Parts: sequence; C-alpha cells; structure tokens
Amino acid sequence: MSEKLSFVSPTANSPWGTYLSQVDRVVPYLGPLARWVETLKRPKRALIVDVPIEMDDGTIAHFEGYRVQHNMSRGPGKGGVRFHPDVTLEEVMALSAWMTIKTAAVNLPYGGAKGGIRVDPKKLSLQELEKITRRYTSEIGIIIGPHTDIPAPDVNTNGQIMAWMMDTYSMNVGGTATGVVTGKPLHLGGSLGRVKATGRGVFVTGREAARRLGMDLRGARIAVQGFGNVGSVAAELFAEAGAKIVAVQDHTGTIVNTNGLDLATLIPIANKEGVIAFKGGDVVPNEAFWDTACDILIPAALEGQITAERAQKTTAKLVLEGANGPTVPTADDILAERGVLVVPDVICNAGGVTVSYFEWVQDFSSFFWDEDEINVRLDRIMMNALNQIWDTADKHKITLRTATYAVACERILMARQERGLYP
Ligand SMILES: NC(=O)C1=CN([C@@H]2O[C@H](COP(=O)(O)OP(=O)(O)OC[C@H]3O[C@@H](n4cnc5c(N)ncnc54)[C@H](O)[C@@H]3O)[C@@H](O)[C@H]2O)C=CC1
Ligand SMILES: O=C(O)CCC(=O)C(=O)O
Repeated sequence: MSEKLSFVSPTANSPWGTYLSQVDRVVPYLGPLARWVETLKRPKRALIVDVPIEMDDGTIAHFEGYRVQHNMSRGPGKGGVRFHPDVTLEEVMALSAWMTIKTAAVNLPYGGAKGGIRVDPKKLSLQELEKITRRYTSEIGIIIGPHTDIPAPDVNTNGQIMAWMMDTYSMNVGGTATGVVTGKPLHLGGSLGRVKATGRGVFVTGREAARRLGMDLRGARIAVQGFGNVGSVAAELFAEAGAKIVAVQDHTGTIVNTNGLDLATLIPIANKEGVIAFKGGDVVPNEAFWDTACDILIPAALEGQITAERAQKTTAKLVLEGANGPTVPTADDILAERGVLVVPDVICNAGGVTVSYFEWVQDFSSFFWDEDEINVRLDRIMMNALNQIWDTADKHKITLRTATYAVACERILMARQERGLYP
C-alpha cells in the first residue's frame, strides 16, 4: 500500500499529471520490474527554499526556490535550474522526473533532479540576478554537490549564472569545486560544445527520424516555438542542412515567412529584443503559429504547448520535442492516431545533459577534449540510444515515447532492485 503525495494534486494535463500518465503507459512493458514502479511516481527529495534579497531600491524581496531530486538509483542527481515567473514545485517535480528518464535513456550514470526560482529574471538588474543566484545556491547547498546533485542551465539561466553558482558553492565549502555545476564558461571548467549540445541533439535525432520517414530535409518546412538556446541552435543546424525555417515564436510574438526566415539576421535580434523586432517576416497572432503549414514542428519553449486542439490542426509529419513536456497526453494520442511521428523530449533534447556529463568528467580528470571529440561522442551516444529505442518501439508496436520509457525505466528499476531496500 502506498500513501498519496500530500503536497501535490496534479491535473491530467499539468506537468506532473503528464509525467504520471507517461509512466502508467509503460507499466505493461516492465515485466516483473513493474512492482517497483511506484518509485518513479514520487520524488526522492523535494526542497523548498526562501530566497530573500535586497533589491537595488533598498527593499527586501522574497522569492520561492526549489530543488527536487526525483531519483538517484543510478547515480547523482542531474538537471537544470529554471528562473521563470510560473515556476512551481509541481513543475519542478515533473522536470526532475523527466531528467531521471532522460539520463537513463541515454545511459548516463546519473539520476534526475531539477531546480528553479519563481521569478521573472528579465525584471531584475544584473546585480539583483547575481544576488538571487548566490542566495539560492547557498540555500540548496545542503543537498547539491559534485557527487550528489549537479545543476546546469535551463530556461533563463546560462553560463554566467552557472559561474556564480559554482563560485558560491566553492566559497561555502572552502575550495574550488568546478564539478558542482555544468554549463559553465569555458575558462571555469566548462566544456566545448555544451552551449549548442541540446540543439545539436534535436538535429541529430530529427535527421534520423526524417530519414526513416523518407522526408528530405532539403526544402523541408520547419516551425520552431521557443527561440532561445535550444530552438535557435536546432533551427540553425536544420537550415544548414537545407531546411526552411518558416515560423518562429518566442515570448514576444510570432513571425512567419513561407520562403524561409534569414537566421543570420534573426538570431542576434531575437537574442537582444525578441523575434518580434525582426523585419524579415510577417507578424501573426500567436495562435496562428500552430496553423502554419510545415513538415517539422519543434516545440522548444515550455510544457503543455501541444494541446489536443493544436495536435489536431498541425500539418507537421514530425514533431521534435526540444522542450521538456511540450505535449499533453491527449495530444500525444491524437498525433499518434494521425500518423505524426513524435521524437520525445527524453531522447530528443538529451544532447545537453550528455555534454554536461562530458563536462563533469573533464572537470574531474582536469583534461579537456576538443570540440570534434565532443561532437563525435555526442552523436554516437544519441544515435545508439535512438536506435535502441526505435527497435523497442518496433518490437512492441508502441510510440517512441513509451519505448523510451521502457528502455529507461528498465535501467532505473533494475538499479533500484539491485540496490535493495534496507534492511
Ligand atoms: N538549455 C538546455 O540545455 C536544455 C533545455 N531544455 C528545454 O528546452 C526548452 C527551452 O530551454 P532553453 O532554450 O534552454 O531556454 P531559453 O531561456 O534559452 O529560451 C526559452 C525560449 O522560449 C521562449 N518562450 C518563453 N515563454 C514562451 C511562450 N509562452 N511562448 C513562446 N515562447 C516562449 C523564450 O522567449 C525563449 O525564446 C525548455 O523546455 C527547457 O527545459 C531541454 C534540455 C536541455
Ligand atoms: O545539462 C544538464 O545537466 C541538464 C539539462 C536539463 O536541464 C535538461 O536536459 O532538461
């Protein structure tokens, strides 16, 4: 008998509700390991912290922060830190759980964790941003560490924030601990290739999926939602392969150009002011993004974006989940019924954590690899994982998402079983 979690009541399409539904779907494929499945339905540890800072105007502001360690059966917790006004404990729980599945899917020696602060970082000065980052790091310092839980960048966090986190943790323990976070700047123990790794993984898995569908990337029309680290890099790589980026949406709005957007001009503008400031496309209402005629759809923003209604109307034949949790379960079913292939987040966007793993290994060995070596190893890990998942999907006639969960959950629950319970 298991008690219900007392601190969260997920709804069907909420991030945690979506995750639970994804786990339920894999149970028939777990064999005797299914008796351990409840392990995956609750986080191992969830920390809520108060983050007080003095604002530039002298007032004291309090923000709520989280670090959730979902599962550590296979190794230390691993996963990013998000700064966003909508961050909740429930969302961070789901994001940490998806990390557990993702690290196991690509067979990295990690569990899953994630963190976040409910704050709009765009409203903070640089000094306030540094203060909130450092205070949050100190507060979660009781559960993170190079051998216990290793944060990394996620939405609205970057190399500078990882540098402050590394410095704060190092000051608190009294020695430089580069391995406590990944996604750091290069001269602070960062790795070549990390900035582009997630977008690169989306491209590598997407190229293989397109090949298997018989879709030529040259001339393929792509719509990208979210034009930050993941979306813009994936778009660039697909454009280099001959595809046309016909629609892009970010938090400022949506632009469309059926002849293909000029990324060399768009990317620097989007990084500074948002895509809406770009003059080389038509500005359309946000909902029209989902109506844009395209062959490939790349959600690379937030959770819950592909709803049942949007799944029904998309013309895409292939969905590449750059974001975590972008598709709600009802939409997943509609896409499957309509024959739209979905490469799920837990494999599609695993390139980032894979190069984070390389960074962590390089930090411990104090020996750094060149970018070609990183990319060759990244591509190999992504392709091996994808091929194994595809074989599992073919064998059981299931979606790539359920197949990824089957491969990953077997690894996680086998580790759980082999470790045993005390006494
Ligand atoms: N950075 C990384 O290495 C990884 C990120 N991811 C996931 O990829 C997604 C994007 O992350 P990043 O690119 O790192 O974040 P980012 O902060 O660099 O970019 C986020 C993008 O989403 C856009 N956005 C935010 N709210 C939006 C809305 N309501 N509608 C449309 N666009 C919106 C922003 O304008 C921005 O273009 C997230 O789901 C994240 O968890 C997954 C794996 C690794
Ligand atoms: O690089 C990492 O360790 C984690 C990245 C992340 O948060 C994610 O894959 O969603």
